[in-house]
Amino acid sequence: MLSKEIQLEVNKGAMLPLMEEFYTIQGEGFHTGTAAYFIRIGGCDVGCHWCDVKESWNAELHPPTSVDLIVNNAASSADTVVITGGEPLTWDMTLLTQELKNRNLKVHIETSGAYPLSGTWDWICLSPKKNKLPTQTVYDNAHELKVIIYNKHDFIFAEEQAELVNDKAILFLQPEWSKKEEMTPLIVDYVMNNPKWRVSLQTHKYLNIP
Ligand SMILES: C[S@@+](CC[C@H](N)C(=O)[O-])C[C@H]1O[C@@H](n2cnc3c(N)ncnc32)[C@H](O)[C@@H]1O
Ligand SMILES: Nc1nc2[nH]cc(C(=O)O)c2c(=O)[nH]1
Ligand code: SF4
Ligand SMILES: [Mg+2]
Repeated sequence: MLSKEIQLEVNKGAMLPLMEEFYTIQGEGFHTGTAAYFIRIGGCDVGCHWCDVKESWNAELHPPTSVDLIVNNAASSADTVVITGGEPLTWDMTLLTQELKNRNLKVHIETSGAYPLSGTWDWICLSPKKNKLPTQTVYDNAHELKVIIYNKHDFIFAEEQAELVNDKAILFLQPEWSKKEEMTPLIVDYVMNNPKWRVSLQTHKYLNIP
């Protein structure tokens, strides 16, 4: 249990459960191949059975860390920061993103959209999940829609989600990692037949980087 004082700071978004931070190459989606400092915030109740960071789910395992400290670490390494998790929109992102913007950093988010949008973002990557669908504010503001393909039904889900997202969003299909041998050829065919979609791969896993 957190003390009352720390819980209040977390509620304000002045402290956040920090799981890890690392400077790497964005592996997925529109900004694939570009350097970015990743900040992974713990806490997620969406429960994707194939999630590749299940250790992030329980926020209590990750120490509440002040936004000032998180921002200082980020500002010394990079010009673009990616906030991920866990599900970052579990928390109020207002203060974190304001402070990162004050340091002239570009601020991106990886989100399922399961909670309403908070914070100021240069790029919003929405990766919707069937078990907890995105909120309207995230559909309206997403710059990219990245749907994970685990089975054939996910192509239908992808089309449904494309109807709901704003019409400027760039559309990606990304194979679920454990099903990539089976699903990647289907994605390739699908994109050739439906060229409004693009292929996204988890390239950092091929590069053996975080
Ligand atoms: C770990 S999630 C964290 C951010 C947020 N909770 C979300 O789901 O967007 C980061 C990205 O990894 C994707 N992802 C997670 N597990 C994956 C897997 N096994 N294969 C492919 N993509 C995966 C998610 O869909 C999301 O786009
Ligand atoms: N290199 C790299 N790129 C990523 N893009 C999205 C990631 C995430 O876990 O949110 C991720 C990640 O974990 N590593
Ligand atoms: S929403 Fe993101 S962090 Fe949460 S379980 Fe799904 S993939 Fe993992
Ligand atoms: Mg990842």
